[in-house]
Amino acid sequence: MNPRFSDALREASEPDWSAGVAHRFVRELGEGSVAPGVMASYLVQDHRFLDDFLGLLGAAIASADTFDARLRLGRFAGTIAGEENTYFLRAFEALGIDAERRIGEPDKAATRGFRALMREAAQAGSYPCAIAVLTVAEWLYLEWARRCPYPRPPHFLHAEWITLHDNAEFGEFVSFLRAELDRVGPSQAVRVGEFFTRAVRLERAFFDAAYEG
Ligand SMILES: Cc1ncc(CO)c(N)n1
Repeated sequence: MNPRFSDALREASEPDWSAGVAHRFVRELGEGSVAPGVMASYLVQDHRFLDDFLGLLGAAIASADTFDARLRLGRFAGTIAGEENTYFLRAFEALGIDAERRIGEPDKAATRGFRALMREAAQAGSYPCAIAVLTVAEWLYLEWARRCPYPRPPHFLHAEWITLHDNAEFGEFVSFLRAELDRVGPSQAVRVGEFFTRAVRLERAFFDAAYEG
């Protein structure tokens, strides 16, 4: 039997995929031992990521070929703009990060790269390309979060960042994204594969960047 299109893309993205899923950052997150400065840097940068990620979700909603896809993507956008954004605001408060730092700190290279990739995928107006990047971002996060040990670390900063990416609803959304990628990806296989591979490389670089500077 042929492997699923999404599995073939994941295979082709090695060794970056496995390096991302097993990264020092997520290992320390599971142990609750991420240094506050590292967590702060990661979250300031990831809040920027969220901005273009929502834009990409919007582009996927606009270019989707079914009503069902629009409903699922729309509900997920609501979770990101609601619950997940609220986590960021509480985290910034807990870490003593004021608006000046949140806004003033420059984008790191990996953040710039990821934001540019998401804008490129959004502007392509191609549902398969948008789905490729969304699938990497959510599937890779589900994979590392599922590997985090129990019990969850005591601090909400660590525990909730894991739980946001390891819960039944999120798992179902990733299953939907993969099924969409399998369904619409092969029609633009080369272009979709390039977006997928670039996104995986950037996920790894994004974790690396939390330890830089
Ligand atoms: C860099 C990055 N990739 C994926 C996710 C999951 O949405 C995230 N929050 N940040």
